[in-house]
Amino acid sequence: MSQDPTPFFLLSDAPVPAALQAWVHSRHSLLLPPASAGPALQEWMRVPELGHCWLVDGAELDAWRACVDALRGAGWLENLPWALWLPEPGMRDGNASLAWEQGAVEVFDAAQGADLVQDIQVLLQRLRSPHGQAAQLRRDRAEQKALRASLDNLPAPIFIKNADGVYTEANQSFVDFLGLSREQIIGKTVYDVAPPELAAIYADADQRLLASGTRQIYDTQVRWADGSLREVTFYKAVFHGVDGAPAGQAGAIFDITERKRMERRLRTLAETDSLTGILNRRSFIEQAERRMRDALAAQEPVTVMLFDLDHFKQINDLHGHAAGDAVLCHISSLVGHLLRAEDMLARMGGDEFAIMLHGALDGHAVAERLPAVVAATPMAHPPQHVACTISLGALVIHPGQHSLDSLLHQADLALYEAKNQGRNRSVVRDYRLLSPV
Ligand SMILES: Nc1nc2c(ncn2[C@@H]2O[C@H](COP(=O)(O)OP(=O)(O)OP(=O)(O)O)[C@@H](O)[C@H]2O)c(=O)[nH]1
Repeated sequence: MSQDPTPFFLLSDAPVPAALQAWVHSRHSLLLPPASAGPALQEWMRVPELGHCWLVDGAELDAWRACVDALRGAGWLENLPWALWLPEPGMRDGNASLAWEQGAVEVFDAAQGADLVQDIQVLLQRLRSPHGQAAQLRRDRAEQKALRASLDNLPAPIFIKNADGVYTEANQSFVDFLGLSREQIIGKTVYDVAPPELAAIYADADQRLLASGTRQIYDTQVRWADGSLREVTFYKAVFHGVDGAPAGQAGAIFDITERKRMERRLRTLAETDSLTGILNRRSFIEQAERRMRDALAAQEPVTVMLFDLDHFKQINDLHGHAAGDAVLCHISSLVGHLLRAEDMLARMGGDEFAIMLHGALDGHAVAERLPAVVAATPMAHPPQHVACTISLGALVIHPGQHSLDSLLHQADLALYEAKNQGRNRSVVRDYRLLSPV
């Protein structure tokens, strides 16, 4: 066996250019058909001077993967810069990206023809240079490995795509997110990893991002490979090549499902009366202001009502505070069922409730009806029933400039008039009559 400092071996059963064959032999290196790769490789691995360049046939992916595994198993890959020769044009991109991923020093293209021999010689010289480019390459590779390990430890899916939208990097979380292997992602585009209709949207967004040369941050929903639908924030940023042109984009996906759930829960808690589950005073005021503005801008009247239980204190005193609570729930549920989904019902505090609904006629009808329905529907409280009545003040508001505050005040006055008139009744006022604008 030769002691040439730079032997290498070439795996190929594709046609090898005659010039390359001659050159391989002149370097006392081997030409190995993939079928014999296993034993031949073992033979070669006994040669301590096995050099700097390893060439394989891109068409024989499985064979060279087996070789890579064997070299890695023997601890050789760490110290052995190697190269990939790609004689199959159709396989070039996929194999090249795999070769780079495995740490290839160079990827040659058979289409280079006669120049190939020269290119390989240049590579071998470079690797043998006194400045130890091979050592530098090893350091670079170690850094790459550390970077990959760090990325893989991050819980957020992270990816890098080149300017053509081809994935060049994907951490473990991104692999898990898509439910594909890294080989099924690297070297592929979004059309290979997402359903066609979504892929087109993503590709379009990528193009716009690249054209803008900036960054995008947006919230959306995505389905994880495990089937769960998650709310996420996408962070994508364009990076530029040495020529200053956009060279690709790096992206990270942050799962914000839990935060959104907490936000919704807090919002519900902040907007809801904890006893009855209906709107509380604060959210009634907020939403009613908005609804009133919209209705009046559309030249539609709205009706605001305030009602409160008659002699509620006696119910508490007679049946206990818990029964009083149950009565408040009973009333809110009873009244809620009499209203339409778009009407608003709120507990303003204590035993006082508010309603807002669109229209004057509906408002009159509901206001007239509520006291009778409540009086006729006592709450079951075994072994007896607890009856109660309400007094209600209602105000029909016509288009004009009114503040909700002053309207609630007017409704309050109407409510107290209902109490003064003997309770269990409604007093309905037409605000236009009270205060023309
Ligand atoms: N059970 C229960 N009682 C409450 C709650 N909030 C307020 N109350 C009671 O509701 C009663 C309200 O009484 P008032 O509105 O002053 O008077 P009323 O007895 O209803 O008499 P009128 O309104 O004049 O008909 C008070 O006794 C409060 O203690 C609550 O959350 N649960």
